[in-house]
Amino acid sequence: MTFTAAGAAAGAGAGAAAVTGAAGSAGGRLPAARTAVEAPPWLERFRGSTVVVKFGGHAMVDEELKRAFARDVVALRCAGLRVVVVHGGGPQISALLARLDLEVRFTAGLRVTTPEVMEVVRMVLAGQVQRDIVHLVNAHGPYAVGMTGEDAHTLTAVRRPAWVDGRPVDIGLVGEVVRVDPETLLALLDRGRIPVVSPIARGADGRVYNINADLAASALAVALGAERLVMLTDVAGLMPGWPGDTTVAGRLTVPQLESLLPSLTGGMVPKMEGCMAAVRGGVRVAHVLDGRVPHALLQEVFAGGGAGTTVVPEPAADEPAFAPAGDGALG
Ligand SMILES: Nc1ncnc2c1ncn2[C@@H]1O[C@H](COP(=O)(O)OP(=O)(O)O)[C@@H](O)[C@H]1O
Ligand SMILES: CC(=O)N[C@@H](CCC(=O)OP(=O)(O)O)C(=O)O
Repeated sequence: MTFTAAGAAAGAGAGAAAVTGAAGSAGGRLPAARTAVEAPPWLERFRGSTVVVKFGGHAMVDEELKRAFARDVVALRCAGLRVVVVHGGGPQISALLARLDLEVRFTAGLRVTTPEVMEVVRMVLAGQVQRDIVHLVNAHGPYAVGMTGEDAHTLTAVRRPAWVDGRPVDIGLVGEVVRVDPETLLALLDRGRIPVVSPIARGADGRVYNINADLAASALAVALGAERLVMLTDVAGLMPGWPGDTTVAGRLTVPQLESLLPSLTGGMVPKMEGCMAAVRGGVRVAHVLDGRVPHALLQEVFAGGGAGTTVVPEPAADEPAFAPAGDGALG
């Protein structure tokens, strides 16, 4: 394998140019970058492993960070990983709803989605946020292909309530993913593409459903047999004592996370439920990282930086209730 290590990791033009130059050969498949440096052995171990990266709307705070995200995703791809991006866009949807004088309301971290709100959700996610990410990734070569979960029946959902104090509350056209058909994503990955998926699903009843992006990413990670799920957000990780105590839980096992879940609120509810479901479904590790930190994604995947919150399946002996961040996570 050859890898434009410096160019791709730094997102500089050299790596991108090499990959672009090699594209368009036999069968339209994107070959490995032909250049320069032999990949070091430590990099070889990542080749062929699947990572689902959830890019939260709150992590899309400025243009430079979005560009850095796109470069990181391309760097992973150039190192031989199979990368699927699932994007959010909650703040962007809320901004347009407010401009249109439509109500912005969340229950247990999920948007109350009337048919009018659903139109805006679809417009913003598939028409704006997804397009922006595809555009930024494709500045480096013909990698990104945008789609929604509706496409080719990739995600099928049923209507779900929000749960408040143990009781179901109707929140409109919000879905729970009940089936994933990964065929289209697998075909794109086999061709060296980077699918960029909007969290919208076709309902089993034929309607269109709004899916929380964390939960969509989790369902896709399980169906793809991903090794990792990485969620990029706007905080340093899960803070069990939030908002009073901002100590981040560094490493959590599934049972530890399960016991914390009832105390969580807001956007952390679907995020941590998504991490838990992914790890339970066979994903080796799920991370919640601060997407505002440049290259947090690369750092975690390649170096196991120990930033943010890492969720793993089994308790180790002498596991504390939760380990503070920065004490070394999984590699
Ligand atoms: N226990 C907690 N630890 C950290 N952040 C929390 C916690 N509870 C709620 N939050 C809030 O969750 C937000 C991240 O979730 P969300 O708004 O859904 O972001 P994203 O758009 O990245 O999915 C943080 O900005 C923070 O305000
Ligand atoms: C049902 C539900 O809440 N859907 C989310 C979908 C977008 C999303 O999840 O965006 P973030 O990841 O940026 O929060 C919403 O309408 O905001």
